[in-house]
Amino acid sequence: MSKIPTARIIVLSGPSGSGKSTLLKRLFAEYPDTFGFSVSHTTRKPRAGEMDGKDYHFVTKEHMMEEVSKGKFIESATFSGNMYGTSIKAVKDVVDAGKVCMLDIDMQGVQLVKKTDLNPRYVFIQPPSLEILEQRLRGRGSEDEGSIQARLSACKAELEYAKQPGSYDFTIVNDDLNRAYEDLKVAIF
Ligand SMILES: Nc1ncnc2c1ncn2[C@@H]1O[C@H](COP(=O)(O)OP(=O)(O)OP(=O)(O)O)[C@@H](O)[C@H]1O
Repeated sequence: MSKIPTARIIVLSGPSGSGKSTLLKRLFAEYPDTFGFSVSHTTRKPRAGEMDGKDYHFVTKEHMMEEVSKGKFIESATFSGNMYGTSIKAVKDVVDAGKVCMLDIDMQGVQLVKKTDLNPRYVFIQPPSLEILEQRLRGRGSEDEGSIQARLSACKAELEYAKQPGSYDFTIVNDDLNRAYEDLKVAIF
């Protein structure tokens, strides 16, 4: 069944391990044609088979730094010497193509989006508790000890921010996955 979301841009945020990817996977499986992701910019060289404008917008460091300084990016970061980021235009392009743009970003990203004219719906995915979050991060098996501790400590700041009035339009506690998924659909549609 096709359904039209009530917002054109949806920001999904929440601590690492709270279940954003798990919920998004379900949503895309159920509604394969509704949502799109923005194409990020990067200053790294394209790998074999990667297409400019599809996998990434491949740009020079000079160009990207200039665009970032002009406020044209929602978020940007440097990983192993290369810049990566999401431009405001890349998000608008998804909407212009008739899709709902889904942004999976952290708390800093949320604060930056609020400074733009994108006017998305903000949804926070909250873990049931720090203990359960820790269990899930360990269960995922993707992180070493240092990375787990860093994520747990970042989670505290994320929870504090989410408690502030006006930070998010919806908060979904991801305890039971099926219920959380139903709540997500209520938040979006
Ligand atoms: N409701 C749930 N009950 C039990 N396990 C869950 C639930 N939701 C997610 N998980 C599990 O918790 C782990 C973390 O979930 P997921 O990878 O979706 O988090 P994330 O928010 O996308 O994290 P990151 O920001 O690091 O990408 C995964 O192993 C996932 O299978």
